[in-house]
Amino acid sequence: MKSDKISEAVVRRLPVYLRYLQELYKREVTTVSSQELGLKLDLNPAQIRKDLAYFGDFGRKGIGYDVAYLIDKIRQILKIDQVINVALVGAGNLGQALSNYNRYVKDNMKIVAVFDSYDKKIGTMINTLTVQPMEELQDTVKERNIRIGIITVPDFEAQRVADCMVEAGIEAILNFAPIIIKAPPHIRIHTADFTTDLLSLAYYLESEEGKEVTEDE
Ligand SMILES: NC(=O)c1ccc[n+]([C@@H]2O[C@H](COP(=O)([O-])OP(=O)(O)OC[C@H]3O[C@@H](n4cnc5c(N)ncnc54)[C@H](O)[C@@H]3O)[C@@H](O)[C@H]2O)c1
Repeated sequence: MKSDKISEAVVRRLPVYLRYLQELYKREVTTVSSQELGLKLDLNPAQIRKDLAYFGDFGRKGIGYDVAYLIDKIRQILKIDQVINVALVGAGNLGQALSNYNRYVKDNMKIVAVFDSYDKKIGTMINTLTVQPMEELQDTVKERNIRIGIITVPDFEAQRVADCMVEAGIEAILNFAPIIIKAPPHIRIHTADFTTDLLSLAYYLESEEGKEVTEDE
């Protein structure tokens, strides 16, 4: 690998490559070209070659990339060749849906603990996980070597939860609450926001005036 510092754009594209490569692997496809990857993922093949060449010479001219090898390499680069335990805080609508989904396991990432502050939620089960009180966060993070935290609490509680996560030793946070979380610089924070995606999508809708009205309307 040329450097430990990879641009964020590349880091964000790698999981996209990985997902498609895993699909190919399942279909027993053994090689893939950058053209095919580009077509399928709506990316420029030259960009893909550049992204992947950054980590070494994986492709072979005229043959393309070895799917299984590339999967292994990307998993290594993303550090998901090892198991990474995840904790989720906020066992509400979204938290339960994410915990139930928990298919990240095939990528070696798994929600292994769920926490909530509401006493009626504590002790209830989500799939195989028992919702734990916040007081147990610190010890559980240490005992289970949890490195990533997911926040699915209301916005006004999110910063407090993030602080608890940082104090417990969590290294990276995926925040679903619609606020900007502050944390020390060594803590990586990604914010997932489907509502802003939805809002910006509205811009692309045809305006009501421009829409053709049919006879029955
Ligand atoms: N990013 C997205 O795409 C997206 C989509 C939907 C919801 N959200 C956000 O996700 C969050 C959760 O939404 P929801 O609909 O699941 O809410 P919810 O009210 O159903 O669940 C929130 C849960 O957090 C718990 N909680 C509150 N304060 C806590 C604290 N200090 N410590 C631990 N647990 C605490 C509550 O007891 C509850 O179980 C909200 O901030 C919402 O805006 C984001």
